[in-house]
Amino acid sequence: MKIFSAAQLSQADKITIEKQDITSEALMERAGEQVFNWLHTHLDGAPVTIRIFCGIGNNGGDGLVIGRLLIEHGYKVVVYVVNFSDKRSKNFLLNYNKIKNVTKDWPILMTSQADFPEISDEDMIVDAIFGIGLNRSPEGWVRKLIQYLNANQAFKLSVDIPSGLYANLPLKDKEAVLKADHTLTFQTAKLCFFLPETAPFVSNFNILEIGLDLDFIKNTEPIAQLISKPEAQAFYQPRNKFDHKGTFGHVLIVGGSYGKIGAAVLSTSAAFKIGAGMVTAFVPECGYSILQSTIPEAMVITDKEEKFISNIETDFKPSAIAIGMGLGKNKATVAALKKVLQLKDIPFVIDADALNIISENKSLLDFLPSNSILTPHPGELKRLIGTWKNDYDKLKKAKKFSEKHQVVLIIKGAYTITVYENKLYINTSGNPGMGTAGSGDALSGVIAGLLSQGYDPLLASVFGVYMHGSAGDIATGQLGFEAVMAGDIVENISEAYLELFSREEAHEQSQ
Ligand SMILES: NC(=O)C1=CN([C@@H]2O[C@H](COP(=O)(O)OP(=O)(O)OC[C@H]3O[C@@H](n4cnc5c(N)ncnc54)[C@H](O)[C@@H]3O)[C@@H](O)[C@H]2O)[C@@H](O)CC1
Ligand SMILES: [K+]
Repeated sequence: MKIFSAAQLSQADKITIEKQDITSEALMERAGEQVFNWLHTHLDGAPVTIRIFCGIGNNGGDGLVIGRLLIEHGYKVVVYVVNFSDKRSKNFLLNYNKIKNVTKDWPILMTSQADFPEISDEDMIVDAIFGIGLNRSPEGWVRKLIQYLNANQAFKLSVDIPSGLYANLPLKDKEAVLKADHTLTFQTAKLCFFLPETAPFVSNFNILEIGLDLDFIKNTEPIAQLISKPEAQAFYQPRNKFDHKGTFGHVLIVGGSYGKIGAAVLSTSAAFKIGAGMVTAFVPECGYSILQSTIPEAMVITDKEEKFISNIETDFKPSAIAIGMGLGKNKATVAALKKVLQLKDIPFVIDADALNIISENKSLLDFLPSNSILTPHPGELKRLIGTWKNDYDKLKKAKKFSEKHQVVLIIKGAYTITVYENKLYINTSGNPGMGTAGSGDALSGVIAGLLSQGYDPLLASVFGVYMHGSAGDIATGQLGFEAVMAGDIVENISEAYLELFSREEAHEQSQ
């Protein structure tokens, strides 16, 4: 699914109005109706007091539509106008009059802190103060109102976006954002929903279709792509009857050092589970029996050194190499990394200590084969691209890095973001149970296993991240967040594949 900027969305609104020959008021009615339907389905007539706080722009206009529809359906509703300015939008005013026709009374006008209402913990707050038209941080009594609502225990539902957040610009005042319990957003999710500094204000969200122009959606380059199950299904490359293990390639996992051989074990088994034909682990001498006894399917080559890797040589040409997991940073290992990066025509996944070595020896960046995949967590990323002022600055720097070095950058996190040149792919699978040692090693193995099966580097990254997250979701479903270990993620890669297929069958059946 595409993620559009605030500017693109308002352009989509205009084009929709023109092409569908409807008024902007009708589009607002559609949006408000969608929120009402969601609420009506969930509340099912419950006698809860719903307090709707409306700004004076179109987000406020949505709030007025929602209020009117709820009142017409017998809900107990109190509508407030957060009257921070006299510049009310046209559609706000139209709906302001319409709601009065229903209630026979004007909504409650708020103009200062003195107007803050008593709110009970059992009430529901609908936040329609600011939408994606926010152009500066809320100030004065409106900022205080947001804090007042945040301090309240009542359930908070934000319309389109939590008030105070910009759809795709950095947040300036963290104290002036409504902390929603749920957000109902129109047509597409907003970029701020997925970034670490702003996502906590959004909590859960649903996307409500409001029928924006399909041609615009189809033909407009988005600011990011959201990767969920339908996208992952489309990425999957089916096998053919006459394929054999040679078709699925031979992965070389290079990693492990004394005390960290498990990292190589996890990557190796993940590469197998995602479907590599053969996997060879290149480890220090001390890893030999560990690998052979834990993964009998794997082949093992050992370095001449007992505890670290000093020279990587194989008697075959790997179809993909993942390097860095548990590798350590011995001086000899640095030289070995430099040498192996000079191998031609082999796709690389570069992880963990290999990334740290590169950060400490920036000249190695020149040796990165183009289209290599780098998988840093935030700490490793900082060492690689420098510090950032905010999430957007981070993405800007990551794009620049990807373009300059011609690499795929996978920024690991709650919503892992794959950066390729100036494009962003935001993953939606995965959960906090995956914050466990070795989880990243599993990801490197997964991506290398996909590369070896012929997925191109971008696809292997985006699909691999999704599958890794999906396996983690299944593991968490079985074990609970706390008990998940990286091995459980690897174990459930098979389930992740099956789930992808089962959805596909269900989809076919429903057609
Ligand atoms: N344009 C359309 O046709 C549709 C718009 N929709 C709604 O419209 C919203 C966008 O509406 P608007 O563009 O009117 O903007 P908003 O309703 O987000 O409101 C902001 C209004 O307040 C002013 N403002 C911005 N920041 C401020 C601040 N910090 N302090 C005081 N005033 C501030 C702005 O000038 C603007 O008038 C969307 O989020 C969505 O909820 C939906 O009704 C769907 C259709
Ligand atoms: K809002």
